[in-house]
Amino acid sequence: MVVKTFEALFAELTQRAETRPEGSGTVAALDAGVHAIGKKVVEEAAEVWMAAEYESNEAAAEEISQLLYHLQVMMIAKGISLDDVYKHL
Ligand SMILES: N=c1c2ncn([C@@H]3O[C@H](COP(=O)(O)OP(=O)(O)OP(=O)(O)O)[C@@H](O)[C@H]3O)c2ncn1[C@@H]1O[C@H](COP(=O)(O)O)[C@@H](O)[C@H]1O
Repeated sequence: MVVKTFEALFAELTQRAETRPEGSGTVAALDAGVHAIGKKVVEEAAEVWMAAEYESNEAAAEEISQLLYHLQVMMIAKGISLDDVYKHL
């Protein structure tokens, strides 16, 4: 199994935004805008919380991956780079 890293996903999503392939959920999310993306971030964050409290670690890990995806979509929508975020870590 090839494991996708945070950086590799960001590069993939950045390319989706540039090439805008047919059927891309990322392109649809970017077109929906920051307000809609923000709602997905909050929704996925709540799902992380609920899964961590009441479900398995595997379920929580899946919700965390979805939250990271939506955070990356927000970064791309706003033109925020990985380094812009990393400098605050
Ligand atoms: N990793 C992800 C990823 N994680 C979460 N999601 C999206 O987030 C949603 C979260 O699922 P939920 O079931 O929690 O939410 P939902 O409310 O049922 O779903 P929606 O009604 O919002 O679609 C999924 O339906 C996807 O739309 C993702 N969408 C895409 N990716 C990856 O991003 C890359 C680009 O994807 P495309 O832009 O679609 O080509 C690919 O490598 C994908 O694997």
